[in-house]
Amino acid sequence: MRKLHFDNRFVRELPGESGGGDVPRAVEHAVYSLVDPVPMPAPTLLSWSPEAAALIDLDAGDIDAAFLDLFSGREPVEGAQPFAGNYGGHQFGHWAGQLGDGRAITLGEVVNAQGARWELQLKGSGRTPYSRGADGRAVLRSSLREYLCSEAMHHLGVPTTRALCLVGTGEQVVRDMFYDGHPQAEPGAIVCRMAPSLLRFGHFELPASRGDTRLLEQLVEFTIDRDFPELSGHGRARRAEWFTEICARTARMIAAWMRVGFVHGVMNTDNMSVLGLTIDYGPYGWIEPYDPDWTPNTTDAQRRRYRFGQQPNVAYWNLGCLAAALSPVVGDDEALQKGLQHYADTLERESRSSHARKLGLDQFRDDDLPLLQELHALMQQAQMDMTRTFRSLIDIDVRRPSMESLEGAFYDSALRAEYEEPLRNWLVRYAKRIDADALDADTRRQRMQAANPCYVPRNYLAHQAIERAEQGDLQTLENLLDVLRQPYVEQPGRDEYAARRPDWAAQRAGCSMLSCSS
Ligand SMILES: Nc1ncnc2c1ncn2[C@@H]1O[C@H](COP(=O)(O)OP(=O)(O)OP(=O)(O)O)[C@@H](O)[C@H]1O
Ligand SMILES: [Mg+2]
Repeated sequence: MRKLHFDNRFVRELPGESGGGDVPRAVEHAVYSLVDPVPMPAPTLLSWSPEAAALIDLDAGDIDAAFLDLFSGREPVEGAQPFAGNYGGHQFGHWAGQLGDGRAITLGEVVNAQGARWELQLKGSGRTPYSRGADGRAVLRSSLREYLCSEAMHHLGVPTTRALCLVGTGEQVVRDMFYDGHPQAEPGAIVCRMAPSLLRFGHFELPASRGDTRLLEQLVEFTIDRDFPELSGHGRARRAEWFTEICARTARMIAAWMRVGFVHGVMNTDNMSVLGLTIDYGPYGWIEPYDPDWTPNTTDAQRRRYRFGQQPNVAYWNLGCLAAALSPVVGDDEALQKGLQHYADTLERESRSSHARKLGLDQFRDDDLPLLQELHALMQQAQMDMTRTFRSLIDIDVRRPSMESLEGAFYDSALRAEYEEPLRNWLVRYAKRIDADALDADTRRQRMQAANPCYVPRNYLAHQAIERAEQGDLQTLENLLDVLRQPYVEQPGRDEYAARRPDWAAQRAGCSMLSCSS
C-alpha cells in the first residue's frame, strides 16, 4: 500500500488528553482523547470501495496486507494519531451529557494529491474512554449495513459520510438484538468511514453545556478555518454565517432523504454532522409501502420521534439545540434565529425542486400541492411502494393514462382494487397537468429518471447480503453494491433488485424492524 499523507490538524491545533487507557471518565477541557485501536485476532478484508479509495488516491494495487493492518487497527501507521472524539448529545429529546466516540477511533486526516482532506475513522475497533460499560465493538450485520448504505447514498446523490472498507475482526461479539434477553454471539466487523470532517452538533453542545466557552470558541474557530474556508468575514459575524451554512446544508440533506425515502432512525444531535452529511447508519431503513409514520427503529416504536415524515421537523429541532449551544460565542441570537429561518426556507426550496423533478414538472407551483398531497395519501392508503410508484410515473402515457404502469407498485391486491378509482382519477389529473407543462417529453423523462431511483438498498436486500456474508459468501454484497452504483439507470437482467419487498420480509427482524443493538 502506498504511503498516505497525514496532516492531523484536529489533534495538532486543539486541546486533547492522553493516558488513562479506556477507563471511562469525564473528559473536560479537551475535544479528544488519544487512544489506539485494539488489535483484532484474525482480521480479513471483506469488501472495499474503489470509489472511496480513489478519494485518498488508493486503487486496487494498494489493497494488500498493509492496507488490512491499517484498517483493522492492527498496525500503527506512520503519520496517524488515533483518537476518540469527545461529544455530547440530545438523545430522543433529552440532554444525555458526555457521550463521545465509544467505539469509533479516528486514525487521522489524510490529504490527497488534490489537497482535499479526508478524516479516516474506524467504527467498531475497540474500547475508548467514552465506551462507558460497552465493548467498543460492532457486529458484521451493523457494519455491513453502514458500509453498504454509505456508498449507496453517495451514488444516490445524498450528502453522506463515505465508507472505505469492511473488515471482519475474527472475533465474536455478543449482542441481544432486541433487548429481550436473548443474547447471541455474532461475528465482529469494522467499517472505515471517511468524511472531510466527522464533527457533530454534539461536539459543540458538550463544551457549551459545561460553560466552557473558551473551548467552544476554539473549536468553532478551528472548524470554520479548516472545514469552511469559503466563509468570509471574521469573528462573531463569521460564526453566525457558519451556522446559517450548517442550516442550509442540513436542509439539503433532509430534502434528499425525503426524495429517496430514507429514514435515518436515530436523529439524535450526536448523529448530526455539521457538514450536513448523513452520519451513523444504525437502525435506518427505506420506505417501501409509503408511510410517513414509519420508523424502522424498534427502540423508537412507541413515540416514533424519528419517523419518516417527522425528519424535517427533527432536523429543525436539532439545529435549535446547536443554535443554543453556539449562542455564547455568536452573541447574536437574532442572527441564529435567521439561520434557523434559512433552514426552513432552504428546505422549502429544495423540497419544491425535488417534487418538481420527481413529478416531471418544470416548476412546482402552489396549486400543484393538492396533486402531490393526494398522491401521498393514495400511496399510503393503498400501501404502494414509494420507489416503484414514482419510477412508474415516468411511463405514464399522457394521452391515455392507465393503471397499467403502476401494477408493480402494489403490495395488496384488495387495496389495489379498493383504490383503483381514485388512482385512475388522480392519473387523469396528473396527465392533464403534465400535458400543460412547459417541459417536453424527453426532458421530463430525463428529469424524472434522475430524481426517482430505480434501485435503493431495500432493507431486505441488505438483510440477504448480511445472511450470506455471515456464511462467508460476500458475492451477494458485491452484486448489490454494483447495482447501487447506478441507482437511476435501469440495468437489464437486474429486475429483482428493483422488485417490491417480498412477503416473507414484511415482519422479519432486520428487514422491517431494527434496533439500536449493533
Ligand atoms: N458497542 C459500543 N461500545 C462502546 N460505545 C458504544 C457502543 N455502541 C454505541 N456506543 C456509544 O453510544 C453512543 C450512542 O451510540 P449511537 O448508536 O448513536 O452511535 P454509534 O452507532 O456507536 O456510532 P456513530 O454515531 O459513531 O456512528 C455513542 O457515544 C457511541 O459511541
Ligand atoms: Mg451515533
